[in-house]
Amino acid sequence: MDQIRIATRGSKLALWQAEHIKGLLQATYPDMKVGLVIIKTKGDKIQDVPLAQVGGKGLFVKEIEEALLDGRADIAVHSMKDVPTELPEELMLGIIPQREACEDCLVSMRFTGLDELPEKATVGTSSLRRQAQLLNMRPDLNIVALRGNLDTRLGKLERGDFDAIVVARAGLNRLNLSAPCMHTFAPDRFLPAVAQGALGIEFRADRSDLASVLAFMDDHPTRVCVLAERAFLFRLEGGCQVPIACHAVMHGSELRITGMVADVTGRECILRSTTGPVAQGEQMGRELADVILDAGGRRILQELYLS
Ligand SMILES: NCc1[nH]cc(CCC(=O)O)c1CC(=O)O
Repeated sequence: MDQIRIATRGSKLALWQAEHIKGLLQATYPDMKVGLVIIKTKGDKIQDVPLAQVGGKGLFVKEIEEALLDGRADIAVHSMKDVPTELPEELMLGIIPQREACEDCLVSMRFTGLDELPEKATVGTSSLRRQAQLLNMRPDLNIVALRGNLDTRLGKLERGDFDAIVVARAGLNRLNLSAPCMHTFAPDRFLPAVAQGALGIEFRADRSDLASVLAFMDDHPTRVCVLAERAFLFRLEGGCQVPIACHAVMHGSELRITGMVADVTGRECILRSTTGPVAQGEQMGRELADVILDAGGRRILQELYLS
């Protein structure tokens, strides 16, 4: 193989991620030509409408996948968090590189943590998962919608629209963004989204040539954790607009998975954990989802889908 075309969105974060993979490829195969194919998705064009109204699940991914299916590109680099649990049959997430930072981060111009925020402080996030966990710990907070790219969100914080915002630590790290106060939540105190901080490389299932060329980038522990988290989400049929969280950690031959379903007010957060052998990760993810459904998660999700 002498060239690889990488399909990516045009946002700074997406471009960083695609360039990162391009760099890894070129370091390993100095003679290979690696190019980026930038796709402008509907989700990038519509920034001010709630995601659920413009098509919700997989909004950023579908148009990238079309470029793989019609041969405009060979591989796509995604934030795994944004990739729906069901893929088109012809495609696969063939490579999952090492996850860097999975955590969420409270970012503020003045306040160093959640406990330091004043009564009724305004916190920006459009994630129902973040909203539920924030309100669970601090029911007084005023949660305000905040969409857009990471630098746009930080710009609004700097402008004084919010006392704090919550964003993914991985995004801040990748774009080298910072603010005066940044508190990174421990994942067991503030549960990340499924696959947060992980990248996924998608390509056509019939491209075994790509699978072997890219194999050096695959990270087994990350793959185990991300697949278990996605199995949890799949069982809950969760889109990106549902307060669902899951985080898995591998310790030797053991996997520990923690999952959560919450209501949007944060009054009810149903949190459960399980531990078992690495080889059963996906089954454990599904079973953990069932435990949470039976413990009240089913009722919460039904109420949410009806509203
Ligand atoms: N929802 C958008 C999105 N998709 C991936 C990341 C961050 C990087 C990652 O989690 O891999 C973000 C930003 C955020 O959640 O603050």
